Amino acid sequence: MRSPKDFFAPLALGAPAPVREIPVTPSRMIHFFDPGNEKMAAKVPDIAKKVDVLLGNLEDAVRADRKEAARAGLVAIAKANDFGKTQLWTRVNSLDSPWVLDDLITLVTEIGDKLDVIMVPKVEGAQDIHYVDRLLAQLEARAGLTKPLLVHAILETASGVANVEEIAGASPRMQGISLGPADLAASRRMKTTRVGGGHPGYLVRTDPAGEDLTEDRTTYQQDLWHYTVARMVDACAMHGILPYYGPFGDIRDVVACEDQFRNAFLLGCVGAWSLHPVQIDIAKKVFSPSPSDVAWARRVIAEMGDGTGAVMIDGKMQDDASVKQCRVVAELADALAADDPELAAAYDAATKEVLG
Ligand SMILES: CC(C)(COP(=O)(O)OP(=O)(O)OC[C@H]1O[C@@H](n2cnc3c(N)ncnc32)[C@H](O)[C@@H]1OP(=O)(O)O)[C@@H](O)C(=O)NCCC(=O)NCCSC(=O)C[C@H](O)C(=O)O
Ligand SMILES: [Mg+2]
Repeated sequence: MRSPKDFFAPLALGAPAPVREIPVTPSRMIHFFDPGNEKMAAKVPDIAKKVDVLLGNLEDAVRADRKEAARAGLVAIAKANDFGKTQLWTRVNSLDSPWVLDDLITLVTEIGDKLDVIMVPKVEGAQDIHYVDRLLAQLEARAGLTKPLLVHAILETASGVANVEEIAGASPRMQGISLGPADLAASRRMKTTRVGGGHPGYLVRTDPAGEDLTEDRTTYQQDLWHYTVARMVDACAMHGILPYYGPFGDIRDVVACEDQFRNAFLLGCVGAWSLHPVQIDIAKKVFSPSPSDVAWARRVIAEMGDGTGAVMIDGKMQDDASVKQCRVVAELADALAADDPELAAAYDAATKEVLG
């Protein structure tokens, strides 16, 4: 563990100084594509216009015999395109795999100036981040990079969850953490075979009305991921980094996907992964606050003046704490609206209705 005094010192001579604040730019959807898949790669320039983050995936979902093609494809795509404000991320192979060293060496050397964030899968503890941190510093120094690459960890092992707080604070490069529900389920020996989402067997049942325990009783499906997402959000908030829900594998079930994304949004996540083009608009809708919520937040802020004391608005008590909640929503809305005239107009129209 680095001492607090040298936490922000570069880890190699000539490496760029680590950032002091994680840049908070929109990242409602991290769109996964396989850079070695020609059909998908051909769609990337168009998809880049619709997403906040494009992620060239080199790990799971890329066949072992296509790993080199995926890596080379990402280098070619990054060199041939300027994605403007859309961030370019990659997910490298896991640290125990035969591919990760070449992934990091090639990507940092060839396109380190084009990449924003490196997603590291199956992180077990701070030691994994420390390894990547030092290696990135050496590679950045050798490549003459002036902007440090950021690191994003996937929370998808039982030991990763147990160590999530130390992972979140392991390096100034830490940008955020995503839930990886499929690997996490396997690591924990959970008995769901779904990639994220709920399970009809995970439920609570209402009490019987009388003595008959066999009568029909209402059941409520519960969220398998609630504990992990909430714990991840706390770890991220504590260290000033960003939490994300990960994949929702049932591509056809756009309704349940929206529900899962919204649960994560309400608990504090800033985005989720889109695995297929159909999930891009779902993430955009869910992770942008609704115009009515934004209008309400702006109204509370306006009526609370200097933000202290207590007032009643439409029968609801507002005070110093609730104005802070409203600022979270209003500041997110302002940040998203700055780059999206349609969203800005929707927020302003709803605000005009309540504030006049
Ligand atoms: C899930 C898919 C395999 C589905 O692909 P496909 O069967 O081709 O779907 P469609 O026929 O509906 O596709 C229509 C067209 O759109 C293109 N396409 C599909 N997906 C993408 C994409 N992500 N980006 C760009 N373009 C896409 C198809 O090529 C079709 O094109 P055309 O024929 O020209 O019309 C596929 O969507 C896919 O592979 N998605 C990514 C999967 C992935 O990245 N998985 C890894 C992340 S999840 C994970 O790793 C688990 C996690 O770590 C954990 O542990 O929880
Ligand atoms: Mg995984």
